[in-house]
Amino acid sequence: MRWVEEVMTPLSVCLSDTNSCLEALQRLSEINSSGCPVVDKAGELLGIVTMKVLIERTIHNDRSPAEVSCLEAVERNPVVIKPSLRLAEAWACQFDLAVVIEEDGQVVGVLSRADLAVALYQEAEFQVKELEAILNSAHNGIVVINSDGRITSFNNRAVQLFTEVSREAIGRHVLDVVPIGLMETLETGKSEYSQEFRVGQRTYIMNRAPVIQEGQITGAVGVFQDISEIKSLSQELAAVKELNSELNSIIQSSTDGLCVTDSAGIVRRINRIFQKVSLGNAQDLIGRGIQEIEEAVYGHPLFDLVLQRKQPVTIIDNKNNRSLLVSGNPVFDEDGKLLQVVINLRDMTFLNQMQQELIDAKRIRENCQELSESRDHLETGGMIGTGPEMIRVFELIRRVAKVESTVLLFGESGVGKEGIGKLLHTQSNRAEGPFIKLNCGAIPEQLLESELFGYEQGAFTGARREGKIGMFELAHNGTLLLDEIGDFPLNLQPKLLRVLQEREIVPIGGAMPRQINVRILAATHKDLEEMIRAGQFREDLYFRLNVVPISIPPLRQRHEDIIPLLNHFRDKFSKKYGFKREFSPEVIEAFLEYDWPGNVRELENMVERLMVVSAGDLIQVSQLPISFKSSSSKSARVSVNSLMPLKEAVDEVERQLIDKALEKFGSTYKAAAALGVNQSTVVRRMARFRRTDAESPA
Ligand SMILES: Nc1ncnc2c1ncn2[C@@H]1O[C@H](COP(=O)(O)OP(=O)(O)OP(=O)(O)O)[C@@H](O)[C@H]1O
Repeated sequence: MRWVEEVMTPLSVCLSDTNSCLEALQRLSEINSSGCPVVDKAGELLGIVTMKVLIERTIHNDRSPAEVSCLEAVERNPVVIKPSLRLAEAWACQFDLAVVIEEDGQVVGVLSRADLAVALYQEAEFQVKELEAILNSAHNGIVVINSDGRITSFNNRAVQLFTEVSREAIGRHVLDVVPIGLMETLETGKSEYSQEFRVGQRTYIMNRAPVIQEGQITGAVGVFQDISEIKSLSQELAAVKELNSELNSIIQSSTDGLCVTDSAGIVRRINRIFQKVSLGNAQDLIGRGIQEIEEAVYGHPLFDLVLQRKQPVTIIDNKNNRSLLVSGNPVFDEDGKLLQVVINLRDMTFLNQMQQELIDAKRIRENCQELSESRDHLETGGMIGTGPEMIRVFELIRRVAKVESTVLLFGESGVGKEGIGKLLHTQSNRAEGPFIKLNCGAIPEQLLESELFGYEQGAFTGARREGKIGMFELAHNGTLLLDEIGDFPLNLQPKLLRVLQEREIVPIGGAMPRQINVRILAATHKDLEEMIRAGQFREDLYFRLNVVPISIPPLRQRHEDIIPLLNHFRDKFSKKYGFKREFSPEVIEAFLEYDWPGNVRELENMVERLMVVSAGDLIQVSQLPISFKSSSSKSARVSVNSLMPLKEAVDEVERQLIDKALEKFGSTYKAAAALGVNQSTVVRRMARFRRTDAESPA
């Protein structure tokens, strides 16, 4: 902005009323001005003389200009302006030549309208340049149109943003250049802000405003900005924010304590669990050094260790009845520079307790199981029986044990009569008393009487001097099992009957009966009724003994017991011999198929034998005795079950025939005779089969 004093023609001296027109003309040409103020002697402004008026007066005057006073050419009341007036204000005053006078009335210069116009033009030009510079230096694109819609301004940024538009935009219609809605602004005259629009791949935001002059819309301005980057940045920011909040939720929802530090160990993030364990709140902890927190919480310089080792470090801190598992994990950038350390803290106290409780519970369960197993064992006294037959026997024993009745146990040899008898004793009220078994068949008749009843001093020649207490007395308050009762001598049977009836005995050579409190059990594998018929056993004794008959089925009738018995004896002998052996499925199958004429005793002996003689840990079918194999085959038929080379099949048939013959006749001679070959052939073949068995893989 400029002022009058900058553009006026300054005057140090004015014309005075004494000056002639000639002098005035000279002065004007000296100061190169079109006019000059005239003052009186007191310095008061009289008016103004201009070149034009001076020339006119000179031309139309007969007198010489030197004789004509300049007062004759003075224009009175000239326009007076102040030097501090703005040019635009001066322009508003109507003058061709104005006198410039200071506040104090001193004339300081003149200003012609032409000079004023030139100055104003220069000022306008400067302002245009200034505006242009401003527009071009603006970060935003600016487009200005006139009332016709033609572009009057299109700044550099606009050119950059609309690269396809050149500078030639100026003068073109805005719709041909940038369709940014300026024509609407022209029509409505309304300003609009933050309008988004897209051109190609880019997004812009724009403010539009009308240009209004003297109430008329004379144009419109659009200022716009490319927000594509901002938009993608803000989208990225939103994604980052979302990620951040997701991360926060993850960190906060972790059941472990989590703390993230920067590479200097300053806490940047921390979750509630970590805060709880650290007894602090996030505000206090964030920004603090992890070392002091570590000192207070778990007392180990974990962060420093991670820094030293540059790898995860885990420590366990057990103190104050608390167990903390803390691990520090370094996080590196692509260049291997440490960025963060993530510290994970798990309070193991509860877990350890749980684990301990679990171990305790397991131990208790195992104990209970052991207890219940040993109770079951106790209830059957180590006797195995899972099938209905044996369960019935066990139940009967349980009931009979509570009473004093005599029990007669029937069953083939080796079925477990003695074991059952003992079980009865242990379940009875006499369990604390003695259990005595006497095998009646194994003791000669003469001895049996003294064994059973005892004898007094010197009762017979050869008797011990002090006498002998018999089994009945030895079994006092307990149980006496008379095994093999079928072999009990007929002539002693009345004496036994008496004992059963009277519950007293008279030792050999004694006179006085002695009271006995013994529960009598008897066992036999013989058919006593048949013996009674044959006169070998007394019927009355039989009835006395057979108060409660209990029959124990042979093993071949209770297949379901075979595997439990096999396992029972395997465990028993494993313990006895200190090694562990298993039976192959084929052996178990053979056991199941076998008839077990010797019952449980035979099975027990077989298991012991196989376990002792077997070289490997797995007992194979090849280790079974030949007789066992042949008799265990379901059908006694000689057969070959699968396709095999003829020679092998012939060998197999030969082997089966020899086995069968040996089993049937018991000697190689008889077998050879039955098979129609020499005995030496049978022996040779047997030797060959044994070799083959030994060579075949176990
Ligand atoms: N059910 C069973 N559970 C475990 N072992 C058994 C069972 N039955 C029999 N035994 C065992 O088999 C062997 C023979 O049993 P036990 O002597 O009781 O038979 P037994 O019928 O009395 O024979 P015997 O008539 O020849 O006297 C013993 O070692 C015994 O422990």
